[in-house]
Amino acid sequence: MSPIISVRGVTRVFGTGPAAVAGCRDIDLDVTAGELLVVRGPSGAGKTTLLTLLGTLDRPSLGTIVIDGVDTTAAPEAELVGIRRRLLGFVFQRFGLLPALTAAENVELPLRLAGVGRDERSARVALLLERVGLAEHGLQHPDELSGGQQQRVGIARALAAEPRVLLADEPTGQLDSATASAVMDLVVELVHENGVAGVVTTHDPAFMERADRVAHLHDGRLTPNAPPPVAPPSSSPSEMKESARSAPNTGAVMAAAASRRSCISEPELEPGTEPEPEPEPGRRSASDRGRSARNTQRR
Ligand SMILES: Nc1ncnc2c1ncn2[C@@H]1O[C@H](COP(=O)(O)OP(=O)(O)OP(=O)(O)O)[C@@H](O)[C@H]1O
Repeated sequence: MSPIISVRGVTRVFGTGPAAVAGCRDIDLDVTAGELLVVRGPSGAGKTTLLTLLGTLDRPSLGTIVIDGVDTTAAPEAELVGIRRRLLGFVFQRFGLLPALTAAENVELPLRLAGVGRDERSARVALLLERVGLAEHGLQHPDELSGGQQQRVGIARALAAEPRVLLADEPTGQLDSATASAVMDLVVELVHENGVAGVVTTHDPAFMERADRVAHLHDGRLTPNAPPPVAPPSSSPSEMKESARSAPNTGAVMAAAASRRSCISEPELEPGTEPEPEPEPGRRSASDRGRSARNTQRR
């Protein structure tokens, strides 16, 4: 199957001369439809840089990124807004919902931007809210919803315009472990069901266990033979919560990077030298996928 996302020789260098910093280097990466790729790596490894490039919110210094057959690195800036609306769905660590809008209106917004008619919008919003387990919550505002519910709204919104790619930067970073687990299962299910190419950055080993493939970034490079993720069986929910609280706010970094480059604003719903081979794919079996689906708990 040909990949939806194809990254070749991508390097992003910030600054010039002695102050230059490589956010990511020599990245080669493919993600196919219906596949969930989790990008892991320590703070500063380049996860947000890579996701921001995939989201067309920044351009690489070198290399190409082709999404659904479109070379996004060659597209003029004016086309990128259309590419983002048509091809990409974003999920943010801090949910990124518009507080003045209800859950249903937040989900509806990308459909409005895409020019979808009112009746179809209503029908699709109802289906999406039902799919994420929030059929009864459409009229509530974000501050009336729990963190997990808000992230479900964020996921429904990201999928509203039927994107080819779902990009999520630390989507469970603000959630307690039980809620994070339910949100992870939802992301996995939706990626598989909708046939989108999913790319998720995370520090959470539990998300890595649910991935079809894990890419390990270190110092901006994808490293081969990454060690397997270590599950935290002894972590109590409060420990997990604490670790989520202390996790770096990559969503904010991404949004800040985006706004620094004056590409996009949140209401637009789009969030900032030797090549090494991509890590060996460690695809999960159908039975593993089934287990994830069975474990799903809707809130
Ligand atoms: N706009 C920028 N200007 C200069 N340097 C940057 C910029 N964005 C990222 N960097 C640098 O690029 C490297 C990778 O940063 P990035 O934010 O992508 O890492 P990360 O893996 O997402 O980290 P975290 O998990 O802490 O969010 C870091 O050295 C960072 O300082």
